[in-house]
Amino acid sequence: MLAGQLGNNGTLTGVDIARHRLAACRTMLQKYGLGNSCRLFVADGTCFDLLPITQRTGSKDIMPSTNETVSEVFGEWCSRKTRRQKKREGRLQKEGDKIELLFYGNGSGVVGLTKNQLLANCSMLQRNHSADHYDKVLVDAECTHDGSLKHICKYEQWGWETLERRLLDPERMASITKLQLQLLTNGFRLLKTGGTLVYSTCSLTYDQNEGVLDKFLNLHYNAELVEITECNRAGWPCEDGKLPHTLRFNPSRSRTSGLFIAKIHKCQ
Ligand SMILES: C[S@@+](CC[C@H](N)C(=O)[O-])C[C@H]1O[C@@H](n2cnc3c(N)ncnc32)[C@H](O)[C@@H]1O
Repeated sequence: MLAGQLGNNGTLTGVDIARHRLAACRTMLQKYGLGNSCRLFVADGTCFDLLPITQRTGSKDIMPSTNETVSEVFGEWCSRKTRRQKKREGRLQKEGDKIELLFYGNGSGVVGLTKNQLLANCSMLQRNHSADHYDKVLVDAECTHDGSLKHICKYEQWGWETLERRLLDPERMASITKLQLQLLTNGFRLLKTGGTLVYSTCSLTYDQNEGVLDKFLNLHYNAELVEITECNRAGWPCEDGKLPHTLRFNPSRSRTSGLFIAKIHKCQ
């Protein structure tokens, strides 16, 4: 599916704050031979601001910094690293850096750039050239996982009071919905005009889904919920959410892990 979406020229950028989650993702990309045009960053999705690398933001437009040397150019990524490579990567990844490049394929646009060149396109985001933003963004947000029966079963071992603390505590709920709104807002900022964003969670609570979207839509006049046409075409086993065009997968009726999805179009 990913390969089909990327076609010949597309690239994919993955972001997660947890290194181990991205490392698992890297393993999957490599297992299915999909890594060539992908790059993965350990970073905070609420403020991540690297644009995709395109012809326009490639090495022609980004000036190398004068104190960078040829040895600081990203070479071909490989899992087994020599001591020299590790040392070089240590130099590239300085203490306190907020963004760590965990993986990049040969066709991801990273090879041949220096780190400064790679990071330079953040400033372009500020200048708001919408055409250079992402065509599609998926915000698969952190949530309480209450729709996932497999996850709920883990509380047999963890203790049901842990479920109460994690799921029913108002402070925890407020902080998670705040995080979801921030992830959604930043994902939308990175999206080009005319592009689409999918917001999903594996929670079935109103607050983490329609509640977050409601707040988001009130703040973004240029965001519009749109129909997920694949649903009718493929006969997905889901039900309507409480906002137009949103979908809910009830675990018992759909025989899937519980899921909420919404598709948002970025208008002019
Ligand atoms: C539902 S999971 C996404 C799973 C992912 N789509 C996958 O298939 O592996 C939510 C993810 O959000 C990540 N996360 C939590 N807070 C974050 C933040 N501030 N920035 C980026 N990622 C964050 C968590 O580490 C977790 O992996």
